[in-house]
Amino acid sequence: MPWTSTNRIYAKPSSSGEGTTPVAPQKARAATTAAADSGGRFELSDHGYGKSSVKLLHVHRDGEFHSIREFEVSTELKLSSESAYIVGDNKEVVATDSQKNTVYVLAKKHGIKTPEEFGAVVVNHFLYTYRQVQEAKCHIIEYPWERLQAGGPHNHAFIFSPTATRWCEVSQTRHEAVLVKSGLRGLRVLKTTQSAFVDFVQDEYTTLSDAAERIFSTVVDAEWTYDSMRTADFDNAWLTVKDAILDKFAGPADTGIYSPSVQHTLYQAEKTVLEKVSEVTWIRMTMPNKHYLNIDVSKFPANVTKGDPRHYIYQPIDKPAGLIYAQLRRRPKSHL
Ligand SMILES: O=c1[nH]c(=O)c2[nH]c(=O)[nH]c2[nH]1
Repeated sequence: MPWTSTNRIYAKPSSSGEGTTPVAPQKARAATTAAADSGGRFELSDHGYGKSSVKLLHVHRDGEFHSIREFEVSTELKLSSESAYIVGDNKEVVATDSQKNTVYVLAKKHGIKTPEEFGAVVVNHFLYTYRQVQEAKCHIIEYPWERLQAGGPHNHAFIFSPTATRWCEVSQTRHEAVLVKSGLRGLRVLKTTQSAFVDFVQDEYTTLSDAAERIFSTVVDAEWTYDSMRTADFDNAWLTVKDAILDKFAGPADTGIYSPSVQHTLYQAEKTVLEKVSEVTWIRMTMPNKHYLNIDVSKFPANVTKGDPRHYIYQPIDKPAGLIYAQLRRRPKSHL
């Protein structure tokens, strides 16, 4: 049966059935470890292995009308056995080459509706095909292709539009629900007015003046998780986050929206996401304050700089940048 988000993505696996045979008991693992390290001086405190950046293009041909999505998929497995590390026994190792093949095979078999749902297909496959897999993770980056507009939407041509990169990470531990985290990276924006920063601490360390008017530029990173008991419309959620960030940064086309600080603009965007997408449990955003400094032209002789008063010149500063972040979550419902 083909995978669909509605029938399986958040299905908590039952403790009986395919692939749920109990894993090697702790004692047996400890014995193997002890044999390889007779002094018992060390223990593996973490391990995992997988294939990184398996690139694939998914083309869906619906008659003349074709759709594409391009991805970079990374897989990671954590085995219940430590033998491959401790004693060099590969019996339980699902080769990273096989993990790569699995990504291609599952994409061919199920298609890719959204990266989040495909990630769930991948982690489910590893957990329920190999009983030695204790935990599976799948990280997916999507390349930002958009349908080309040629008077109207083109049937089969696309344009690379790197406004922001979409990614997700799907993970599942045996007998637990699928966890889905999604993200947006590198959304770079700038506005030339409607931004201020005033009334901050003034003391012997302060040289910055109040700015009632300044350039505001940032490169937004955001990540958020979904309530694991509910199925979300992942494409719609991602677009809603992107739109909320742009809306709270830019505001209406003619008047804009006032920003008293990066902090407040960031909070407004996060609040909008939690209001609009009920399946999102929390969202974390980072907004570096990419500084553009006023050039003090008063230092030059007036006759040198005199010209059209509509020209303003700023100095873009690469580093340092202010680093501003916040995570907003829903308060637990009160039982009163
Ligand atoms: O929006 C801002 N928040 C700050 O905390 C800060 N600090 C600073 O130097 N400039 C700014 N701008």
